[in-house]
Amino acid sequence: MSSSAHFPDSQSFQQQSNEFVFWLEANPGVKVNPKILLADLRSSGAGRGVVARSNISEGEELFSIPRTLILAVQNSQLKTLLPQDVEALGPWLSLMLVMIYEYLQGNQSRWTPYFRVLPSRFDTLMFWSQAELAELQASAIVDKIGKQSADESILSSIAPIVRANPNLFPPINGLSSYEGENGTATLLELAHVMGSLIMAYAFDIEKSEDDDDEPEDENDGYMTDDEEEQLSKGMVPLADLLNADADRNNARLYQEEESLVMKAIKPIQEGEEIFNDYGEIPRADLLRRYGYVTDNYASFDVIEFSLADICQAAGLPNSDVDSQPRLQLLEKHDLLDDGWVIPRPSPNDTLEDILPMELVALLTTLCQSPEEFEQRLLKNKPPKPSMDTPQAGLLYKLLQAKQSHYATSLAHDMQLLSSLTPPQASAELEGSSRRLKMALQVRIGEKEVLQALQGMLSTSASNGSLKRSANDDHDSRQSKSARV
Ligand SMILES: C[S@@+](CC[C@H](N)C(=O)[O-])C[C@H]1O[C@@H](n2cnc3c(N)ncnc32)[C@H](O)[C@@H]1O
Repeated sequence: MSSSAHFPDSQSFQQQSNEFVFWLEANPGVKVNPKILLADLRSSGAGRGVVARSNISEGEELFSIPRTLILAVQNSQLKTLLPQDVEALGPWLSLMLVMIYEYLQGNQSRWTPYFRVLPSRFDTLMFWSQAELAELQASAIVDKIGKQSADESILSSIAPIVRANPNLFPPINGLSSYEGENGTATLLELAHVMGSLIMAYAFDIEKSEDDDDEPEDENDGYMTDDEEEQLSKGMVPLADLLNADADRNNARLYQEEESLVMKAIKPIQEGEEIFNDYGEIPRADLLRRYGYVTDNYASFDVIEFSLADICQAAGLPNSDVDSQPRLQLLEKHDLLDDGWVIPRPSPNDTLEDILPMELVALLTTLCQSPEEFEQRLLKNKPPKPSMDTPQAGLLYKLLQAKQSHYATSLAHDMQLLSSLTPPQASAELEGSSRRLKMALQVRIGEKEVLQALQGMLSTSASNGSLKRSANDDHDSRQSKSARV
C-alpha cells in the first residue's frame, strides 16, 4: 500500500501532482488523453493512481511517452561524464547509478518534477526490521529479500564510482563525502531508495534492433527472480503511476518505435481506476516487490519447499547432492532443483494438477527401497514419478513439518487479522500495524495452501486413488514435460 507515510511532504501532494502533469505535458511528443486524471488515492491506501474522468473505449490510447523522456541510462548525461561504461554495470545497477546521479542534481535534473511524485519510503521487505520480518514466520519469501547481497553489490559497484566523482555525486545531509560510516550509510540508503523504485516502478524496456549487447550477469537483492530477463530498465513517467490489482487489469503498455503507449484493454467507465498488470504473483512476492498486499492476489498464493526441507522429511542426513546418490541420479537427468512451488489449488484441481512433476519424481526416488533404487542406478534411469501411498505419506510429513515451522495456527492468525482490520478501510493502518497485517495475510495464504494440500491428500488416501507402489520403467525425456 502507498499511504501518506510514503509521501513525507504530504501537504504539497496535490501541488506536486499538478506540477508533474504540467511538466509531463510540456515535453515534446507527450500525449495525454484528457479523459484520464492523476488522482490522490491515499484515502484508500494506494498513493497516486490514474482514474478515468469519462468513459473510455477498449483500445483507446490513454497516454504516450516518447522514449527520450524515459529516465534511463541512454537518456542521462551521466554516461558521457564518466570514463567507464555505465551500461556494463547491468540493467539494475546502471539505472540505480543514473537515478542517484539525477536525484543529486536537484533542480538541475530534467526529471526533477518526476522525482517529486515518487515515494522515498517503502513497505517492501528490504525495509522491514528483523522483528517485522519475524511476523512472516516460515514464509520462504524471507530468504529471497537479498538485502546483504544488494548491499555488497552497491558497495562494490556503485560506491567506488560515486566516491571517485564528488562533482557528479555531491554529498547530501551535511556530509563531506560518501566515505566513512555515515557516508556509506547515506549512500546505501540512497541506493536502496532507487533500487526499490526500480523494483516497484521501472519497466523492462525492449531493446532497439541495433542493440544486441550480451546481458551482464547480476546477483543483487533486487534481482532474485530467475525468470526476469536482463532487458534494459527504465522509469517511464506516468506509466508507473498506474496501480495494479490482479484481475482488475484494464490497461497495457505497448512499446512502439518512438514512444511507449498505454492503451485501454477493456472499456473503462467514468470514475474507474486504471490498472496496469503486475503479473500473477503470490502475495508474498507482491509484498517483497511492491510493498502492498490485496486479497485479490490470494488465488496466486503458493507454498514453497526447499530441497533441504524435503530431504529432512525423508530422513536423509543432508541435501548435499555429492553425498546423496538418489539426488545425484535425479540431477543427472535434470530433475533436481533447489526448491519447488505448489500453487493454491482451485476447487476442481487434483494433486496431479498442482504438484510439479519434478517434485513427484523426487518424492518417488526418496521413497524407493534400497533394492529398488539399486535397480534404478543399474539402469541409470530415475523411477517414474507417481503419487503412491509412500510418496503421499512423505508429502504429508513434509506438509506437517512446514506447518510446525509457522509459530501460530491458521485459526489464530484469522482471529488476529480480523482484530487488526478497522471497520472502514485497511488503509487507515500505518507503519508497523500495516506491516503486521500484510505479514498476516501472507502467512495465512501459505497456511491455507498447506491445509488444502493436506485435505487433498486425505481425500486421495480415503477414496483409494493412491496406488500401493510405483515400479514402472521411466523415460526421463518424457517425464520433463509430463504431468503426474
Ligand atoms: C508503479 S507504483 C504505482 C503508483 C503509486 N501508487 C504511487 O503513488 O507512486 C507501484 C506502487 O503503488 C502501490 N500500489 C499499486 N497498486 C496498489 C493497490 N492496488 N493498492 C494499494 N497500493 C498499490 C504500491 O505501493 C506499489 O509499490
